[in-house]
Amino acid sequence: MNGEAGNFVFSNCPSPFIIGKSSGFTYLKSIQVAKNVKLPKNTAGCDCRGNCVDPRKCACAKLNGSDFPYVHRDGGRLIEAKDVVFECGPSCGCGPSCVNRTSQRGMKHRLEVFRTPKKGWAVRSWDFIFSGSPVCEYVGVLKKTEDVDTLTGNEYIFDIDCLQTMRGLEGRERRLRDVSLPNGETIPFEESKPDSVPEFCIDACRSGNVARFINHSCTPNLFVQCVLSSHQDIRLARVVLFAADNIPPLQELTYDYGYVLDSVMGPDGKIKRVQCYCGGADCRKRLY
Ligand SMILES: C[S@@+](CC[C@H](N)C(=O)[O-])C[C@H]1O[C@@H](n2cnc3c(N)ncnc32)[C@H](O)[C@@H]1O
Repeated sequence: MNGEAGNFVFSNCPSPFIIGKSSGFTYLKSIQVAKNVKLPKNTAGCDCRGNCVDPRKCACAKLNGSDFPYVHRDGGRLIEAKDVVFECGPSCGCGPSCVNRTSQRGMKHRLEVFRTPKKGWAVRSWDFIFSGSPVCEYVGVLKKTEDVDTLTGNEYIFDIDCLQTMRGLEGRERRLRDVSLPNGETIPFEESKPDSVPEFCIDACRSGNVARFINHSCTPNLFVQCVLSSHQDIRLARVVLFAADNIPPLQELTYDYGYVLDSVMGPDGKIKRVQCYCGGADCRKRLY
């Protein structure tokens, strides 16, 4: 990379392509939790058996507005982007094939990491992806944001900011209203302004999965969906990327990183600017 790839520079993150123990990179199937982060206890689930079918009876469906967020078609598709999707979890009575566990069944598309001329590595699928299908979870080490060293150029940090994700839906589904949580608590929209730094993040620098290679686009074909399955703390939600459209094989997979322009500072305290090479007709020209 080093200049050759536009504005993409090597960070201190190890290369996952060096095979062997010394590579310093670990492939993960599920999220790892840093020692000083405590996940909330599993919340009580639904008492359905087998598959959840009746949204009036299923306690998890009730959290989703008394409906199931997914349909069974094509291996499970999310009907529409939501503030948060409440899936069935470890305390639920239903089984693994329950439609309300759609994002928990692992990756079902054959994803390939490939090289781009200006953006470093990127990801595409060999298989057709139906709109609403889960593509992959952003996996890495769940950390406190304050514990992340931002000076080493780590480009694989995903801030868990479900409130911002809800707001950032912009054209797709902007919600200028208070955000309701299942415990009856309401977060006023004003309080959920993007200026506050999210408390937790997922660091995929040294351990992660293919999601760390997915680039930004101003006209993305994936979207970020916050998912809760074992607890109801949105600060620690799972981050799952879903298809925003039908995606033909070999089209690059991208999502909107959602940076507010001029919001990223370099180690010198000056605003950092990075050019966007997504190539979209409505490109904002800068990543941040
Ligand atoms: C999470 S990584 C994505 C994978 C990365 N391309 C790689 O080679 O590992 C994020 C970094 O990729 C680059 N990148 C992602 N999307 C880009 C875009 N639309 N234009 C320019 N660079 C991009 C930027 O350097 C960004 O900091």
